Amino acid sequence: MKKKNVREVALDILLQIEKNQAYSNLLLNQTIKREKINEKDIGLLTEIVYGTIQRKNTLDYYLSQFVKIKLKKLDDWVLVLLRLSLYQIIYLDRVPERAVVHEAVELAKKKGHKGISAMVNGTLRSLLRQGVPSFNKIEDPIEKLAISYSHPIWLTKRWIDQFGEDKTKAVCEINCTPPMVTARVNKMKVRNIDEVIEKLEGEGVICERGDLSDDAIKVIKGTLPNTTAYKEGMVTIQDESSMLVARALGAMPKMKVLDSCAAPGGKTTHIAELMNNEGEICALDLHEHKVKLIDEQASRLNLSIIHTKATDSRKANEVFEKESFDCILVDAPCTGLGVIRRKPDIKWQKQEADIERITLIQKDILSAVAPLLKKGGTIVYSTCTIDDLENEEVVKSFLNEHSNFELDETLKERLPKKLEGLYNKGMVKILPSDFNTDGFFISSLKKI
Ligand SMILES: C[S@@+](CC[C@H](N)C(=O)[O-])C[C@H]1O[C@@H](n2cnc3c(N)ncnc32)[C@H](O)[C@@H]1O
Repeated sequence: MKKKNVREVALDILLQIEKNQAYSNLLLNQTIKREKINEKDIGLLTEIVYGTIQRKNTLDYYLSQFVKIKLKKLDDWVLVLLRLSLYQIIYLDRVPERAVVHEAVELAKKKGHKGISAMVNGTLRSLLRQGVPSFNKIEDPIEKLAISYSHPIWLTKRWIDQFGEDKTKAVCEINCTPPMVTARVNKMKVRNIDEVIEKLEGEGVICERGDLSDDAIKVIKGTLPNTTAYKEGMVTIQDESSMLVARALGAMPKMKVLDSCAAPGGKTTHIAELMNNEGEICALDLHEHKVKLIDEQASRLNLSIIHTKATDSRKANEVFEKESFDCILVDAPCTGLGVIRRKPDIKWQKQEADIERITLIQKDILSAVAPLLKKGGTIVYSTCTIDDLENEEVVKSFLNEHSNFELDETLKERLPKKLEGLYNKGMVKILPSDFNTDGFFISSLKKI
């Protein structure tokens, strides 16, 4: 059978995401392996898939000005083909416009009939002739922001209510750009960050120091997992804001730590590094297969103090003794609304009800682990969502029900000075637009 070209593979992936709510990152990785996509094409495929999902709302607005029937009435594959072609025409300089139209028409012929390929040809050519339509026709300001920065209207409205219009615009704008690749340097193996930057350069990976976290390097060019520095455990891929969580916990060597939602182990392994691999970390996660990922990372990094267990943290009090941990991390399951850049399908798949639903689990986990903490110890509650309901409101509700806990304002002392101005007592929220990182929420709760 003839090998599919990049656009056809992109069309298949996007169609599956649209129809089956598949996760873009997982599907993309599986497809790259299965279709044996070569190195050169991986970049283009990734860019087309992520970019088309990111800009879906904007692309549909443009298309609706040229397609004579309602977009909803088009076959799914035709709409997806138009979107991905338009994405390339508008946002990708390196792909010639004519080639995009030609390939779209050929794909339409292959999958449909003459009428469809003529419609695809006509739509794309009209757009090329007349140029991209303006958003001025959209009267409602929230709708205008949502469409021009490609986010759902409900989410845009929710963020405007929570952060104001300027911050919402900045978040939506940065959410449409590709994320940085950053890595955490293992301070147990590397004394000076510049050493590892030099070593990586020798292996063809160009990096520079991170902007926010002292532990971070930014990858400017190259693929980190192929390097010996990575294989030898000198670096771990992690976002800069996510690196702040282990610092916030302040675990010291010889302590006993509980990481209640630990897979795939990014923060567990960071905590172990900061503890100099001395003490004990009990790392839990709901699923056996996910727990294995923590073990793999611990073994790559040579960390022996991490003990994993597949357990529902809501039942952690059946497994561990009361007041037996010095500190506890609850890096809770969340809607992921702070990592839309990495997983753009999140913004189209999540609904307002999902936010409310997940807060019940977040509150249950916090309440279940609270009795396991020693007096004077702290729980760090963190998420990679920026929504108030999953963050400040969960903390507020926890504190209302647990009078033996208070917000720990010493959190500031463990985090970079650059975060000054973002604190709300013992809580800090980082928007993706603040430092070009993932959006994150970190809070510290002290048992008194
Ligand atoms: C945000 S992720 C954790 C990321 C991890 N801390 C890291 O840094 O790599 C949340 C994790 O919580 C797990 N989870 C969800 N519900 C859980 C529960 N009731 N008990 C334990 N783990 C749970 C999920 O499987 C998921 O791996």
